[in-house]
Amino acid sequence: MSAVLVEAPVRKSPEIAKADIAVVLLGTGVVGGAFLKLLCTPVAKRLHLVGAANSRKQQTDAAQLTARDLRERLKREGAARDDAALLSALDAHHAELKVVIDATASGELAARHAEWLARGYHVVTANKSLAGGHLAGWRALQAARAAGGRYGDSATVGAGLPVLSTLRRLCDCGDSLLTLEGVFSGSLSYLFNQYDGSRPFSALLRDARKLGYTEPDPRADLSGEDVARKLLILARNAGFALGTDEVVVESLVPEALRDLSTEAFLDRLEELDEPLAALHEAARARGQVLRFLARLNQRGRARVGITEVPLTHPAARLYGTDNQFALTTTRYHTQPLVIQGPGAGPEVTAQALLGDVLALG
Ligand SMILES: NC(=O)C1=CN([C@@H]2O[C@H](COP(=O)(O)OP(=O)(O)OC[C@H]3O[C@@H](n4cnc5c(N)ncnc54)[C@H](OP(=O)(O)O)[C@@H]3O)[C@@H](O)[C@H]2O)C=CC1
Ligand SMILES: N[C@@H](CC=O)C(=O)O
Repeated sequence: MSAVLVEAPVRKSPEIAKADIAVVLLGTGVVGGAFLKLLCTPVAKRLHLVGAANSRKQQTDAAQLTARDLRERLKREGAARDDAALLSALDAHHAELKVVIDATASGELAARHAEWLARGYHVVTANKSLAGGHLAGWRALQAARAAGGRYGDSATVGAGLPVLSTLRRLCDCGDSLLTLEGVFSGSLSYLFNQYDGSRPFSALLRDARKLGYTEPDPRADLSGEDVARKLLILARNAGFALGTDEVVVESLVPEALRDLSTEAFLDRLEELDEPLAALHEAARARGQVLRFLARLNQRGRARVGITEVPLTHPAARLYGTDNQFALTTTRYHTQPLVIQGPGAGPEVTAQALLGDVLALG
């Protein structure tokens, strides 16, 4: 029997017209760039881009904002960075919902999320620095949310895999997280799923960077910092008030490469090769493979780092950028609830941002 192609079911729009949404986009890199592409698709027709910025320039001119080469233009023209002017552009728009989208890795911008929420803007973010940073920032964020601010954070864990939404739903039903374990980094998953010693680790890292999987500075991935942030976001959402100093983090970045500029670090990636080859060889000799795992135990002890696992371990059977989140809860206690799938990349992450924006109303 031959396969029959069917058309996607037509979703009936509800009677009530959905609200227009005015949007400011901070960050036009890998994720921000993919989001700009999604803005041109029919599902985004009620979104109105009123401002966009990179680290140095910004644009609020309507004609410029619709230019296909907006990202390139922003690199050479536009006004100097000024958050106040971007917020004014949101204020001036007729849309009922006004959203700041943070597609940067800037700690400085993340530190403003709670203030923006308190001022009545919604925030949708791929930036994990606030929710996964210092506990004081997390608490300020919870206070702003409790006061009515809506915070779209799906992209911060698993690049939009339904992890945070699932965890919150379980908790809303009175379930409690007991333990959490898995592979929370798309780039480290990509690296260790492929690394068999035949190509230098540094070459694979260069590939991961080109594909848009790594953080702007890949040391944020290799140091375990990005994984620790995701672990903190999940743990805090489940009620564990963990501080950043309560996660044991095992870094893969040698001492000599820790204090360099990003550019200087990228020039010296080959220095990662020898230590990683030695770890790989030692694991191989024991019939094991390397995986960068995150773990939270029942007593709230958290650790992220490189671990040797047997070939039968669930984390040994991942592909590409797969993330894996195994949640043991009061009700999922015999077998964990496992969420798995691609955990990095421009399209999936931008889609997570779009989904959070559309969910605002
Ligand atoms: N890549 C991925 O797969 C995923 C990424 N994320 C998160 O998304 C965020 C962005 O990642 P990615 O797109 O890969 O990174 P990129 O380095 O590609 O892009 C970062 C962008 O942020 C801009 N930027 C930095 N500081 C500021 C600032 N103060 N104001 C405005 N813009 C600023 C940069 O400007 P300039 O161009 O001038 O440097 C650049 O355009 C990170 O927080 C990351 O953790 C989350 C899930 C998955
Ligand atoms: N650099 C991150 C991107 C998503 O958060 C990762 O590798 O997982």
